[in-house]
Amino acid sequence: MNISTENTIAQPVGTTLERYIMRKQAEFQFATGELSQLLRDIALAGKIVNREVNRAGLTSIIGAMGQQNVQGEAQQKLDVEANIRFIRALTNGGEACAVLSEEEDDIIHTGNCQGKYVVAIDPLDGSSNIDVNISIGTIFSIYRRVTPVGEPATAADFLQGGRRQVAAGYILYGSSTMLVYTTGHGVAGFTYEQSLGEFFLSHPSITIPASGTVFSCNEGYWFDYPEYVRQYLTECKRQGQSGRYVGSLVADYHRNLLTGGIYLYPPTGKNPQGKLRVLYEGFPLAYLIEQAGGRAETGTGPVLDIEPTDFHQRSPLFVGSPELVASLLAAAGPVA
Ligand SMILES: O=P(O)(O)OC[C@H]1O[C@](O)(COP(=O)(O)O)[C@@H](O)[C@@H]1O
Ligand SMILES: [Mg+2]
Ligand SMILES: [Mg+2]
Repeated sequence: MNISTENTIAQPVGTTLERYIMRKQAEFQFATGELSQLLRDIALAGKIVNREVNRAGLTSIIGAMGQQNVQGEAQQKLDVEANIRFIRALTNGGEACAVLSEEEDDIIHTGNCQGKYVVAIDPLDGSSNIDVNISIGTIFSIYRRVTPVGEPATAADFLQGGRRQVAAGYILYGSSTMLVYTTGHGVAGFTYEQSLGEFFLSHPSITIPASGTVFSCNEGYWFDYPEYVRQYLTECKRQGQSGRYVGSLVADYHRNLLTGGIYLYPPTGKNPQGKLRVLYEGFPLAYLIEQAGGRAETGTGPVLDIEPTDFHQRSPLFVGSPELVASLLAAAGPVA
């Protein structure tokens, strides 16, 4: 995978997402437009979910479904709604032959067997914050399929490994709604203008500050954390750094991407492998942070070097400014 943080051709703030995608596609002579269309489909679903998020309180799409997902977690109505919307948009768009969702046990075959791409997705990240009006998000990861076009996708298409992603990003439904993604040539951010129903380029080339003064983790698990994590956090506090933890990975990640900082989800007693899922949280956010000049580690190696074997496998995640992640790893000592 071509990991380069320089943008190809800079585009002006205010460019529409559509114009940006078309110009980017034009830079690659062999591009045939399918990935461009796939990105449009994701943006469309993001607009629809944004509408549902903004009116959830009025349309009773809040609260729990009274059922669990494959993770054994209580599904929120908006989890299910977002899942339906993204799968529908990817099915109707025609470019994705299959989808792997946090909310589904197995691969969802879209019927687009001619589609060259597969998409792994966390339709609604930050589920515990849905009903209390705190920022939530969507995370996506795109691979070019390795199985023959015309045949159904298989697990192999999704278990290629993080460095085989061709695009990844997230949508943050916050004080403003943003789409942030990479296709391997830097990171761009788009802000949604509700009244026009359009994403506009607001952050042409995002790079994370090398260091920062923010750490994001759930200190409720303090006594579960490995000793090196406690040592690192104690030093952060000794330096007077700020603890900022929203409880929505996308929100904490996005703030740290712009201001500098580190997000930590270490192993805990409840989740000895960490809570976050590799295929639709760790890999896409690791790919994007490396494109922005940052680092994403598990504590025993780069997240992107994980060799996935299961759709919903989990791993610890330490992601953010490279100097902060390096300091954490120094506390960890030689790779276990
Ligand atoms: O409540 P905890 O254990 O601190 O976990 C919070 C983390 O879990 C998550 O909600 C997991 O994502 P989902 O909401 O998609 O399951 C992250 O967004 C968040 O950072
Ligand atoms: Mg999530
Ligand atoms: Mg989720």
